[in-house]
Amino acid sequence: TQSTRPQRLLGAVQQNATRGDPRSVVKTIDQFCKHKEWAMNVGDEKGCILDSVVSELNPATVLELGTYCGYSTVRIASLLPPHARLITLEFNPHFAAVARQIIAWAGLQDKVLLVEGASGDWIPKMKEQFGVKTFDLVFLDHWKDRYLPDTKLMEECGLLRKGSVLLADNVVCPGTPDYLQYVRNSPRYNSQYFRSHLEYTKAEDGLEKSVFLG
Ligand SMILES: C[C@H](C[C@H]1O[C@@H](n2cnc3c(N)ncnc32)[C@H](O)[C@@H]1O)NC(=O)c1cc(-c2ccc(F)cc2)cc(O)c1O
Ligand SMILES: [Mg+2]
Repeated sequence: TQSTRPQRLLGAVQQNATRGDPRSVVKTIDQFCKHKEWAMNVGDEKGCILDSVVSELNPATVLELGTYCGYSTVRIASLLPPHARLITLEFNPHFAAVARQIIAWAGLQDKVLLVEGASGDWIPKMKEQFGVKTFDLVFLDHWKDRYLPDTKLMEECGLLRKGSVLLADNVVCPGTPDYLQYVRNSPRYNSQYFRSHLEYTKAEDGLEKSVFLG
């Protein structure tokens, strides 16, 4: 049977990356996407911005919306302190299966809880199901028209506290206009745009970092 792109990406990791070495997993995926097949990982340029936000924040609890193959999951989890936890939501079972194997190859399975399902269903259950109080950092990288409704849902469910950081991928390409308008005009957020490029291309894209003010 034909393989899928995520399966080919997983194969490249298993053949070229060192088990237990997150940086080699990240490097292998970036090489694959630059030289073999483009894939919708946040990539190395935006990934460095992601790394700096995570390192500066030193978060104890992180939520990622849209795991895909786990590239940004590995980048974030590799920077977390020992007892910190990352919950990542992915509703495509095939992508989730590949991501689990890539996260395990990096040796980060103890820091990461990958939940299969839709953000809209799981966000209201975070407290009761996983004992989460609030998230220090949320990385939004799922369907672009879900960024705004899910942000409002997180506010309503009390999952954000004063100082929680939302970091959103693709705010220019494919674009999240309603989300940008909201976080940039709401008095409840301090928002900042980090200009960059769409992963593995010269097209403009960027990350929007928005601090919740409570
Ligand atoms: C949406 C995807 C990422 C993943 O998110 C999961 N997902 C979705 N909605 C939910 C939910 N509601 N709950 C849980 N998981 C969820 C899905 O299954 C994908 O695996 N990301 C993108 O589509 C994406 C696309 C591009 C892109 C840019 C230029 C082009 F010409 C073509 C594509 C770049 C990027 O950087 C992306 O991130
Ligand atoms: Mg993205």
